[in-house]
Amino acid sequence: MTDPDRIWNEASVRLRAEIGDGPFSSYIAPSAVRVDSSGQLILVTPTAYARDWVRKNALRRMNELWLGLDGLNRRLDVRCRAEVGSAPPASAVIAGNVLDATPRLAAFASPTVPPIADGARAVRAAGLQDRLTFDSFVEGQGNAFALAIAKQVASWADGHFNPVFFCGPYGYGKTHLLNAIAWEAQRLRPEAKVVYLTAERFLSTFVKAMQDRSTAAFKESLRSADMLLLDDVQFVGGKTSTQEELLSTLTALIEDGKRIVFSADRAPMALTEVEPRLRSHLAAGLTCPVEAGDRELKIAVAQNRLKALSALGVVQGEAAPEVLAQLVDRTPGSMRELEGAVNTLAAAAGSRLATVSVDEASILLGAALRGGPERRITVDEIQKTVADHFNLKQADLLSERRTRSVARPRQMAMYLCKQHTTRSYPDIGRRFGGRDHTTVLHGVRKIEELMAQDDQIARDVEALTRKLRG
Ligand SMILES: Nc1ncnc2c1ncn2[C@@H]1O[C@H](COP(=O)(O)OP(=O)(O)OP(=O)(O)O)[C@@H](O)[C@H]1O
Repeated sequence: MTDPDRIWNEASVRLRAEIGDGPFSSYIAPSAVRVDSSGQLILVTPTAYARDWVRKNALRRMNELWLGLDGLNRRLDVRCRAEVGSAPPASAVIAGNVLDATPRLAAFASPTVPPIADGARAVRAAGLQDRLTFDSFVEGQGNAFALAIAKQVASWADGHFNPVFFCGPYGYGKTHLLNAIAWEAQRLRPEAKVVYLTAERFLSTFVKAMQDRSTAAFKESLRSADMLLLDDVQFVGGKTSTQEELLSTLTALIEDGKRIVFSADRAPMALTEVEPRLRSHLAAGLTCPVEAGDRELKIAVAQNRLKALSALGVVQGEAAPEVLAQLVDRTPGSMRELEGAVNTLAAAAGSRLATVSVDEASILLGAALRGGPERRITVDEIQKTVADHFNLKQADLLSERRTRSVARPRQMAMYLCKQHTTRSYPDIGRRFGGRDHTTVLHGVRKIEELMAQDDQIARDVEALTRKLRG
């Protein structure tokens, strides 16, 4: 595929599923892709703030998606409208919001999910990623058991545990396994209704269904599933009504002999914000750990990714073993970070991959290999910095006060916690006077939305970020 229009459509659909509707509609939908006179692809954002947001939060992933779809090894850069002059010519522009013309791809954005006759499309509709299959999953120490169980679940084999619960640290393949199960299960039984969704989407769709008084349709759309896969279930913690809904869905599906698969960052019994009754249901089947990969597995994953990019024509040849080893040793973090570094190397080396030396790889990878974790920022530090910035007391941020002068800084502090710490929404809620995680989710989305529209908010967040980074 080389047509930027089609690539952008495809990449944006996936990006929307990954980053969520809020950030997507604030930053990506109002932007447009343009090809400049030298053939460079540029995403043009409406404001400088949106440009910085995209650069920090989405550009790398957009380039990964683009690389996977484009046969021409092109990279996407991002500029704001003021930098590129007036609106780009229509013929060269692919508007981000053309996506609105493809609502079927956002099945769970609507509480009244229509029954989808075509099974394969039903899976696709729920935001699965094409490349996350069993074929692209590398087996190694730490994930072999999980992989074997995942394959059993996907085969619809009788007599197995239900639900199956995959747990483990962030970025080591839980979502990959759930996607792979969904694809394989659907391939084996095209007529079955396989439903995959993230718990965050479950939650937001359910809340919207309650507001629209359309919970019956929502329930029906879930209860008619033959297999339900719910990713990142830790996010349902906190909200009682959502947990009750999940519990009754779970019970109904199990009673009907339907398959259920969950993933979370912890084992079910460690999900302390989940109500005990739901927790024990989650733990009633099989809990299956997906552990952090060792060096050998990481090297194999990097190799595998380069092979996939080679099949797409993005690179030619194989990287030298010492280049791969250096890439793995100097990329801190999970497989996710590793994949980012591999993509950067692939994009920079292209057809010269086989001849790249260790020194050259270091230069090509630049910032990606600079390594070393950033200074850790704590929730407490964020609360103190934000309170200080707005002449408030830290206790005000934790209090029940709802006046705008306190509520907005509180939301900003929550947003900064999500950006700069690895804490989950329920965790952040607890640190803000025991608030529910949906309040945190709402606060974070509100700030994201406001930053794209209100320069003062954007400047405050920027100033606070600078202070926190020191
Ligand atoms: N064993 C593996 N083989 C191939 N790719 C892998 C493997 N483990 C992880 N990856 C890749 O690493 C990236 C992160 O994995 P994934 O999104 O599945 O992590 P996760 O455990 O679900 O993280 P989170 O808890 O944040 O949702 C994905 O692109 C995935 O394809």
